[in-house]
Amino acid sequence: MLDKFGQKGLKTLIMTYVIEVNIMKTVKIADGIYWVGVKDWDRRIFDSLIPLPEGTSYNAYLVVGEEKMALIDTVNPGFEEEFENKINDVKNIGDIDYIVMNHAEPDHAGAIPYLMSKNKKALLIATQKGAEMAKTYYDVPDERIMVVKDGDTVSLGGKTLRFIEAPWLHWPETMFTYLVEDKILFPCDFFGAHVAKGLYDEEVPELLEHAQRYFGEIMMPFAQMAKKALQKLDNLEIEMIAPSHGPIYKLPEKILDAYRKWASGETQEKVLIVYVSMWGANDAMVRELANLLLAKGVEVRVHNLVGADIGEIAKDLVDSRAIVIGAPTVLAGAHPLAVYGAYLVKALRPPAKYAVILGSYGWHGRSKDALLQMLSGMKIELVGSLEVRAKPREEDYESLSKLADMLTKKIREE
Ligand SMILES: Cc1cc2nc3c(=O)[nH]c(=O)nc-3n(C[C@H](O)[C@H](O)[C@H](O)COP(=O)(O)O)c2cc1C
Repeated sequence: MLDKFGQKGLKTLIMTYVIEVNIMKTVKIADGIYWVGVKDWDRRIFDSLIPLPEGTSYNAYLVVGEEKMALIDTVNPGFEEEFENKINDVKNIGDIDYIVMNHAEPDHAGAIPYLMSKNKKALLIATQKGAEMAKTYYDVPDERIMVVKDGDTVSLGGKTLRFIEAPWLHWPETMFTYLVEDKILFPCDFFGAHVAKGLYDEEVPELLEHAQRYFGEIMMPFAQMAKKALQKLDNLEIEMIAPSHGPIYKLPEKILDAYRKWASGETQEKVLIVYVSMWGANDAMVRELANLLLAKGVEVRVHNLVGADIGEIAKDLVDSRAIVIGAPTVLAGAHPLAVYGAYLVKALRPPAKYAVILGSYGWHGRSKDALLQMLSGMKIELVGSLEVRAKPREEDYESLSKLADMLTKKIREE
């Protein structure tokens, strides 16, 4: 038996070991190019909204030229010292000449004030809009900002940074940085994935699933801008994609192909069902409809909004051709969780073409109309709806069967 002191000692030993294995060291990803990012293994929520079941990483890269040195992006606040140590492992933080801010969101730019307090000479490189944001978010003075436009280059000596404006991915100021000689693209959030493990794509076999989830959460509302950015990339030779979240792609074609598909709104014969039920009516309807669709060979995903992972909903929205929303009437409107779900579905601007609304009520049906109103303005065809009192009856099951037929026909007409 361990005494009190012994237990404490053992705990400290284990903690030290866990901390040590969790802190990944600086990694050289190509000649003169270093990953100096950090892993946030424990983060479980992003933007106070998006669950992160597998944590995330904030990737930053140090590019050392023959004459100058640039840092591409920084890290989330709270990791400044680890970040500084990583940079200092390669070169002195005070010797950095440029800090490239591809995106102003604090998970990539939040360490800028710290960096600039430790380094008195580096210029911050950003787009015009990025410069405004650097001033408002991080109080960066004008004289330390260098504004770049699409196609501008900065030579570090044997290494040339080329800037590619890629606005609205997913903020107005976003841009990509391309390292000409090494053919490496640093696109910040674009092509990102919230997953802490792995430095390279080959280490995370299910990486495209994380990437699809990330696309759904962050990029899908800006699919048109994503398409434009992808067109710009068509003219580039890319040997490696080094995003700001998740592993680096040594095989960029995989993620480029996936993004081309997702950004163009290519969908599958797939139905996403999101619903909530208090006393089983919607639950019964959803089960019936899901079984009917499955029996017809349609891919179905069901998410009960009680405890649903909205990241998974976002992921399924990326390639579902139809959406079904089901909710009971509560206090003369749709159940609040369905209001939340419908709001998210609309805000994420999925490419789905068809919708079905299911609802229930005790004395005066309102959920169906409330949901219809919420989804108005979406480019989506309502294939049908069904609202039942208290519970579905025989005729309602017949209606569900017809709805399943109609929905299947529609999604197969494509
Ligand atoms: C808290 C609460 C509020 C409700 N408010 C309404 C209402 O405003 N109007 C109505 O017609 N039914 C109302 N109902 C009844 C439900 O809509 C009805 O029982 C419905 O069949 C439940 O569907 P479910 O089994 O899928 O939960 C309410 C039920 C609860 C529990």
